[in-house]
Amino acid sequence: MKVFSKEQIYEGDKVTEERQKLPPSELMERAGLQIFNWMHMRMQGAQVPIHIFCGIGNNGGDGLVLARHLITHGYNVETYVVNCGNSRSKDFLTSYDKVKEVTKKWPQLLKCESDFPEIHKDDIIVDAIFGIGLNRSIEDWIKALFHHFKASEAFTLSVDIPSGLYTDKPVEDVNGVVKANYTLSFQSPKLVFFLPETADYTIQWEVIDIGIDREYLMTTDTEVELISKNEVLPIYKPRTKFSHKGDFGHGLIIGGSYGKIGAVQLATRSVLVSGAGMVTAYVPECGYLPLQTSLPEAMVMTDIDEKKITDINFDITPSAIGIGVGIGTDTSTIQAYEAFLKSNKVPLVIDADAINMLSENKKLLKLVPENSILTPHHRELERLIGTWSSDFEKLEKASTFSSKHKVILVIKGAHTITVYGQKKFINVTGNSGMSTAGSGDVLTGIITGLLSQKHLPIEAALFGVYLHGRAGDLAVEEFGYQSLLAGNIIDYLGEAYIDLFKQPEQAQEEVKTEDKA
Ligand SMILES: NC(=O)C1=CN([C@@H]2O[C@H](COP(=O)(O)OP(=O)(O)OC[C@H]3O[C@@H](n4cnc5c(N)ncnc54)[C@H](O)[C@@H]3O)[C@@H](O)[C@H]2O)[C@@H](O)CC1
Ligand SMILES: Nc1ncnc2c1ncn2[C@@H]1O[C@H](COP(=O)(O)OP(=O)(O)O)[C@@H](O)[C@H]1O
Ligand SMILES: [K+]
Repeated sequence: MKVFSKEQIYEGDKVTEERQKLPPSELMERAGLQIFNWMHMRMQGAQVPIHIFCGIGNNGGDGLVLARHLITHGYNVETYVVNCGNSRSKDFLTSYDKVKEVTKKWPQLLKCESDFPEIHKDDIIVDAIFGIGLNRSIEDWIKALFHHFKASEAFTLSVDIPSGLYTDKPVEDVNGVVKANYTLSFQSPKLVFFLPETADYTIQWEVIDIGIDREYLMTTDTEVELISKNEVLPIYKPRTKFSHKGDFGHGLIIGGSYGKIGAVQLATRSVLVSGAGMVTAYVPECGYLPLQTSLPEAMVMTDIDEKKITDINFDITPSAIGIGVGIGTDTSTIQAYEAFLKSNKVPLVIDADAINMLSENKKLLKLVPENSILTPHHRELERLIGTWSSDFEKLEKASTFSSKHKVILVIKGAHTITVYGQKKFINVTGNSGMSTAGSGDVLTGIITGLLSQKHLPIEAALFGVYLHGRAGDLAVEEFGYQSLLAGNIIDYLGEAYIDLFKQPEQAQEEVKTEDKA
């Protein structure tokens, strides 16, 4: 699913109004009506007090349309206009006049703290104060209003975006943003729903279709995309009856050091389970026995050194290589890595200390083959691209790095973001049960396995991240958040593949509530 920028959303409105020859404020009417339908379906006329707080722009206008429908359907509604400025938008004023047609109870004007209404815990708050048009800092009395919402503990439904969030800049003051239980977002989820610093401002979100011009939506390219089942299905390669293991490539995992052979076991097993025809693990001598014993399907080659990688020298022709899990940063390992990079031509998946070695020896970056996939977690990324002051700066720096070095960056996290030049792909699968030792090694193995099956590098990265998270989601149902082990993700990889064809995707909705176990 595309994630449109603020500018693209405004453009989409304009194009839609022109092409569909819409009367003024028709889109606002659709937006307000859709929110009404959403609430009406759930509330079925229940007389819970609903407090609708409207700003003075189009977000506020949406709130007023909603108020009108709720009032005409006999709901218990109080409407407020948060007087945050003088320039009311044209459509806001139209909606305002229409409210007056259906009730004598005009919206109350709020100008300062003493105007705030009492809100009971069991009431409902609708936040239609600021939408994507937020363009300056929020005044203190409005922050106090947001605090008043929070203190009430009432269910808070945000219209389009929690008020106070910018679509393209970091939050200025954490007290200046509404904490929503649910956000109904028009046409496209907003990037901020997925970034670590801002995702928490809404517990759940859902996209509402307001009939923006289809052609515009289809043909407009976005920098950001959500990757869910619909997006990865076309990447799946069915097998033919007469296929043989040679068709699915030979993956090679290079890594391990004394005490960290398990990382190689996890990655190597994942290569096979993701579908590669063959796999070899290249490990220090001490890894030979454990690997041969625990993973009979794998072949094993060893370094001359007992405890670490000192010379990467193999006589096979792998179709893809994953390097770095458990490898360490010993001087002799760095030398071996450099020599390997100088001779290697095969696409790489680079993880863990193989990323750290690049960060510490930037000249090695020139030796990394084009379109290699680097899979850093937060700390590894920081060492690689430097620190950042916000999630937006992080993404910008990652894009610059990806373009400059022609590599794919898989930034791991709750929402893993794959950065490929200016493009950013946000993964929607995965859960906090996966915050456990070795789950990154599994990802490295899966992506290496997909690469060896001749997927394009960007496809291998996106599909691998999706499958890894989906396998984690299926595994957590059996093991629970606390007890899930990285190995369980591998065990559920087959289910994740089968699940691709099992059920239709949950309708553009995300449940972020963790710890349901
Ligand atoms: N395609 C869509 O997504 C549609 C979106 N609509 C709504 O329109 C909204 C955008 O409307 P607008 O562009 O009018 O913007 P907003 O309604 O988000 O707010 C902008 C208004 O608030 C003022 N303002 C901004 N920051 C402020 C601050 N810190 N303190 C005080 N005042 C501030 C602005 O000067 C302007 O008057 C969307 O978020 C959505 O709710 C719908 O009405 C129609 C279709
Ligand atoms: N809260 C979470 N939600 C979703 N996925 C997560 C979460 N925590 C971790 N993961 C995933 O688990 C993996 C952890 O990788 P990493 O930090 O490298 O672990 P390790 O080094 O132990 O193997 C990543 O793919 C990450 O996206
Ligand atoms: K809002």
